[in-house]
Amino acid sequence: MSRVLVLNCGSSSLKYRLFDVPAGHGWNAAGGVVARGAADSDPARDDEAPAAAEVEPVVVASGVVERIGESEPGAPQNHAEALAAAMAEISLDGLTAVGHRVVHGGLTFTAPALVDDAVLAAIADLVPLAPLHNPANLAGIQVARSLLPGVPQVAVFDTAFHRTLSPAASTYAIDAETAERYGIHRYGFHGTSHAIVSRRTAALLGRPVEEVNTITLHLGNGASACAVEGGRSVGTSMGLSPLEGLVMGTRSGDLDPAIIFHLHRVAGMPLSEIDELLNRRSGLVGLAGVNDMRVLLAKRATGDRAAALAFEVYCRRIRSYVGAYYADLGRLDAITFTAGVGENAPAVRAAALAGLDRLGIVVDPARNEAPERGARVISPPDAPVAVCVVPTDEEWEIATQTLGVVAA
Ligand SMILES: Nc1ncnc2c1ncn2[C@@H]1O[C@H](COP(=O)(O)OP(=O)(O)O)[C@@H](O)[C@H]1O
Ligand SMILES: CC(=O)OP(=O)(O)O
Ligand SMILES: [Mg+2]
Repeated sequence: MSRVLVLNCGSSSLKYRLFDVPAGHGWNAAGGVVARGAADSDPARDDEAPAAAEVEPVVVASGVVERIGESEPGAPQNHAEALAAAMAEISLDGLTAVGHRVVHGGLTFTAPALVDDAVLAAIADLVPLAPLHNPANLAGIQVARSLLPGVPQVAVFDTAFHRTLSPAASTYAIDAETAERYGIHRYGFHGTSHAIVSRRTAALLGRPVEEVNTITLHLGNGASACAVEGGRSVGTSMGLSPLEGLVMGTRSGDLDPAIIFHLHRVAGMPLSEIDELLNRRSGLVGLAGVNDMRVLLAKRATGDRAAALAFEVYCRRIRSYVGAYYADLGRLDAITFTAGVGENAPAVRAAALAGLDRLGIVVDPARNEAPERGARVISPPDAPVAVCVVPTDEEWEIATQTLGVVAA
């Protein structure tokens, strides 16, 4: 039995999970969650609340705390405090390792890495490529290192799964020398999620992952699509940074780069403001004033036109990527929805794939709307493409990858 603490430090949240992993575990095994908790920016969310049967025994679930830095007196003000509070609550006896989600691994990291000073420096070097994410990830590693001296720390990168992209898929069509000098490249993100979800999709269909072509749609606060050919990422919608691709809670996703020049020249916006606009005030929040899909759907149901348009833009973007990746893959076996929106919003799943029946892509309304939670198929039994919902488990994937490094 190994005990692994997994930390996912986001820009405004800290999530942790403690797993007991039996010897000889397989990636498809359910994680033995001993404890979990979150400090998050959104007090309304409850999707991290453990299902009672899943958590055995519950040592602690510290629950949801309001925004780090804006919370009630006594609540954690930063990652160091949040982590110290979490660690004070849980039993870390016999801890084998700590696994950290690190969003940007650049081209440096093609696999998870045992943290040492050189790895920390390399992660810090990548901050300019992921200014929203890597600083928080780094803070988490530094705090865990100082609180748990002697316990191996492993960095697991969102980008690593996408290092199988071909040059044609990862190259931006700009001046080659400039791109080379400044690391302009499609790195891709959410790799641990696309990896575990594509494998679990193959398992759900009862087929070896090597034989299955899947489009995985990770729709959370951040959102990305991935074309997975036989278990390998061959295309993904996020690029140099997690800003490209699908419409997200607060990020624009794809846009004409000339919009940036236009805002700078004509509106006189400094680049820092455009950066903030596209990363934090765009996407659903920019179009309809809310970043939470639950709230957006509720507003849309009351006839709110901005919410209706935001929903259409969001779903249309997904459909366009499905079409593009279907063309890239040539043969498509499955489309899988995952993460907060993908797992819980049947309206999004139905609208995103509407009108694709000529491509063999059909969502069965009753299956789609059934209040199930586990991995499931929501297309009709005889459909050429299996449309699936598969809960993601980035933390479990990080735990197993972490053990892989420590055991090696
Ligand atoms: N029942 C639900 N219906 C629609 N959307 C939901 C539901 N539950 C969660 N969500 C959406 O999922 C989003 C968070 O997804 P999640 O994968 O947990 O995000 P993160 O990227 O922070 O890990 C929330 O912003 C919310 O919009
Ligand atoms: C990379 C990324 O977008 O991560 P998140 O979905 O956690 O914001
Ligand atoms: Mg996420």
